[in-house]
Amino acid sequence: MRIDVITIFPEFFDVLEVSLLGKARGNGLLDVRVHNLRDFTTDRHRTVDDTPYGGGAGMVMKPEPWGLALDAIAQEATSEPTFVFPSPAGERFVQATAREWSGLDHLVFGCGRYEGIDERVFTYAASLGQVRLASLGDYVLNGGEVAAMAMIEAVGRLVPGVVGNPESLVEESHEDGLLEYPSYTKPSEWRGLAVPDVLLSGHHGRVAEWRRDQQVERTRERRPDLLVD
Ligand SMILES: OB(O)c1ccc2cc[nH]c2c1
Repeated sequence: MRIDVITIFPEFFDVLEVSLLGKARGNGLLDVRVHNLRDFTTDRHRTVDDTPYGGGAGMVMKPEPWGLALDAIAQEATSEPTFVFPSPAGERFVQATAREWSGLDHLVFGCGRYEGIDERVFTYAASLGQVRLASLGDYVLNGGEVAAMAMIEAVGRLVPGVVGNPESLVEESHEDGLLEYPSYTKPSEWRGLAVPDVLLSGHHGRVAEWRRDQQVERTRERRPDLLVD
């Protein structure tokens, strides 16, 4: 999978050089390229924003640099990209979204700042590929970078080969519509707190039943919204 990121803070994504995603980049499973939007400006001040038409507080990101950046990526793309713009006005990004996107060949994340990106950029991007505006949740960040990083990690880890043991991706929160069961490791007692006996029983059927019950109980308690049809 190829992932491009367009941002005015390219250094923000240096962290993608380390850990699991860094290893996946090293072995060619992920091809991550970060682009500085200011490199697509044409003025000496490398301006990316301007005042909003219709008035209002703050600044809006100019369409011109975005158009040149999207063109540069689209021109060298080997398959139709999906353009993802993190946005508080976007669809909810959930595990199913991550699973869907992990099957794509080319994702391009466009990270907005200020009050957002000129709307015409999304229209233009739709002439180059699929466009998705996506939000992590019902809160507002200062820009798209944090959301893009989270989405890149959630998607990248599902790309076959990135996570060593694919089994570990199965029993995770949200994979089966429920929150994951509690996990324990040695010692069996720690500061007066014991591991549930069933987990020490060696009875795999009972362990599986207990874990499922825990998933349903936790989901009912913490995320009842996941239980409605
Ligand atoms: O909360 B967010 O996901 C988000 C995304 C993009 C921009 C651009 C300016 N504020 C933003 C917030």
